[in-house]
Amino acid sequence: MDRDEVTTVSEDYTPGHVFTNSRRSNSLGGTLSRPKLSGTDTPFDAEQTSRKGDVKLHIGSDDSSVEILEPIPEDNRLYLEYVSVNAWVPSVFNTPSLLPKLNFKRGQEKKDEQKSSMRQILFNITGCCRPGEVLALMGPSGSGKTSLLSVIGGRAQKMMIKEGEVTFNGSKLNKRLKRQIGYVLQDDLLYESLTVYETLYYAAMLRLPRKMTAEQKKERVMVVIKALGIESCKDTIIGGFFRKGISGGERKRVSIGHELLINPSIMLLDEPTSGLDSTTAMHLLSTLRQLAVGGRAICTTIHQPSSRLYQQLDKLLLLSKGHVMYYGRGSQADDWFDKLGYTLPYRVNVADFILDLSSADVYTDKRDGEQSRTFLIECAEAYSAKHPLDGYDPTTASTEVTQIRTALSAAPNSSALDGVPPAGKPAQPRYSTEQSGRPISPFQVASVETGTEASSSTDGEPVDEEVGAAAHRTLASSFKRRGVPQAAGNRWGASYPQQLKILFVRSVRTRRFQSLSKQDLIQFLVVGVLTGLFWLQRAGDDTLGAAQDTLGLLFFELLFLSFRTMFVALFTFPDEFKMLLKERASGMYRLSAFYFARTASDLPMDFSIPTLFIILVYFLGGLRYSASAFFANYFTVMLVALVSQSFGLLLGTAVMNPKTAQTIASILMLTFLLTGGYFVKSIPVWISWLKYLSFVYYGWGLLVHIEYAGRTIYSCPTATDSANGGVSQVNVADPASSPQCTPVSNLQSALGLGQPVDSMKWQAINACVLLGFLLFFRFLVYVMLRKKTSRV
Ligand SMILES: Nc1ncnc2c1ncn2[C@@H]1O[C@H](COP(=O)(O)OP(=O)(O)OP(=O)(O)O)[C@@H](O)[C@H]1O
Repeated sequence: MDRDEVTTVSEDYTPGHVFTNSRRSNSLGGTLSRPKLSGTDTPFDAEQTSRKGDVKLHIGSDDSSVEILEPIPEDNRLYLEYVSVNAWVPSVFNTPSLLPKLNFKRGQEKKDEQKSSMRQILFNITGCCRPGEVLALMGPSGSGKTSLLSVIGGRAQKMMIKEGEVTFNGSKLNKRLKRQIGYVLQDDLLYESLTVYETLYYAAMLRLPRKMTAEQKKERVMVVIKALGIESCKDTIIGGFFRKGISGGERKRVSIGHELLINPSIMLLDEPTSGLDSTTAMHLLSTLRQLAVGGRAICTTIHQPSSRLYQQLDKLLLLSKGHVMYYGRGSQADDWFDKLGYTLPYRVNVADFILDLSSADVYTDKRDGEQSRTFLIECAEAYSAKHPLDGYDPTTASTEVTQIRTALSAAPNSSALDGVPPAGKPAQPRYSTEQSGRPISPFQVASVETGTEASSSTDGEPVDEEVGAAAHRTLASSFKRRGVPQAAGNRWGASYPQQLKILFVRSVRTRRFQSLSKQDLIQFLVVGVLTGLFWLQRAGDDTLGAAQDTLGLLFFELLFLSFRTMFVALFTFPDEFKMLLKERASGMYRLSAFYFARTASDLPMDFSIPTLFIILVYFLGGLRYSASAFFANYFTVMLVALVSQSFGLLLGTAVMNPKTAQTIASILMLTFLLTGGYFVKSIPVWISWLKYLSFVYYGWGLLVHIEYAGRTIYSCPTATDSANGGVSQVNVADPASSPQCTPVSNLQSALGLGQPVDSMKWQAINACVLLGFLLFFRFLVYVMLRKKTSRV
């Protein structure tokens, strides 16, 4: 028996509990108003005690006034309403085709055609979440909780077709509104190499309003860290698959903290408690409750709540295969099902029971699991048709529910099997649904004791059922009249230069384990030394044979760096794309700021160790011994590497799949390499234009110019000629002094080059084309990124 079960049993059924109404003020500017109903109503900070002799037990924290964040001002509160939400996803997996499918139909016609081949996953879902409320979306796996939350938060997948209306204070979701929403994804998207504090610090610097000072922003970070109980790991890295960091539960809390920082008016959370032990989950839910008390609307999906956790929820939307099975106060769910003939059995956690119902795992002697599920959904739909937003209210709707039950039991779908035990099922139901002799459920105890149900309130703003449907409508229309609060100040938390600076520093830190890594250093040193030794001082000779060899050295120097930077760049944006989407959806920064900062942060890393390689190759190979030649060679190689990197970024961004991008990159790079001028001297005319697309062609042209412009190269007899006794030995170090050597008059044709070596015009063209390539590719990358993130 786990702790929850112990708690449930002892709290619910131990006689002698004292039930009181408590109303405590807290430091959030609101009041924690929880009329205590019974031993079951156990907020984490409840002063619930049981005595056995001298032992006094307190369940949960004893601090009821935890300061979290300042309450949301009345005018800034948001009322969420979602009406008739339907959604479809592809029913079969379609292999991505190379050619786009042409469909000339437009608008609704196109949508209808697409829908016919898709699977509906959400069916006509309607409800609302008021400030001060915690609305839980519950249901078995695959019931559509995440999909519904993503539609509400405007983060639905591109491939999903959705219908219905989601409004906040009566207005549709827009970019400005999105910034006021805290959205916690199911998968925690965090930078693995940052510490917990750094993660929240950079987010605070980017997201919090400019009017706050840096000190205040840091303070906010610490407040959130404390509220979420992650002080002990604040300097630990987030970690990932290869490097262990904080635990899964701590990760979840950091993700929540990331959203809490902005003190959002509304929070949407996808499985915030998954992976947490029940006590931690309980604390987290209590924190969310406190946030709700401060005037926020909290909408969260929840998988398998413990009984204590369940009681922290105000409203519940129970989903079953995309259909609503129950909508109303969590504390009245058992009453609803009870009225429909599905009574909560003795000693069963209500959350478990309703999840079993929605999984079609409860059958009676009249209906099997699936029939029970269908019947309950039909009842919920019938009720919702009359009370779409109010949810179940036993004070006014008891007789209505009974009528629905009777009507639907008589309907052919549901009632045909009434009285007939389902085939293949034991006559004995899994749960007892007998009313007689059943101990009174916790919630019924509440009704008996207090004549009311659990409720919470915003600052003096009642949200419980006593306001009734009419009061709810008044409240809803008052929010709608008020409209969406206008965010004061600037659209972006940080100014543009600040965004650049913060993103640059963050980007460098996120790669703290990659940059200047030992492997990179060793790779460049080994390849540099080997290359230098293979061509040892060969370039220093002024003979034609040495010049031909040196062309190979220059080509290799160029290629090694270009290939490397390009293949690294292929991964840059695909790796960060999800994070980019998430942060852009939260309006953290401008895309251009991210783009410039991210690519600039690559430069120190990509060009520090390669410099070592160039120095080694240059001096070991004996290339032209002058400062101007060295720096010209260095900047040319770096320029080509930058072009190559931009090309890699472009491919990676366009494809967003590193594997596909690698395949395309290999083909293109091989083409560029072969047309670069070194390997194939005379390309057939009809295909020779390809070389003009090759940045290697222009880069290599420049390097050859730097090395040989104005230099006299001699054609001397080869070593083979000498061995045959045709000529005497040649002094290769000084061929000018050897009578057998003659100066080469046309180096271009002697070396089989595509460009004249001494032509300044050609060198200017090479440099300009490379710069043009660089700017063009970088611009395209930005356009591509903007396009890919345009749905944000
Ligand atoms: N892109 C997609 N392609 C095909 N089916 C999808 C897609 N996205 C969601 N679905 C389907 O939609 C249904 C609802 O999925 P959803 O993730 O919303 O469920 P869930 O209740 O959140 O589940 P869990 O609790 O396991 O996260 C599932 O049957 C799922 O397979």
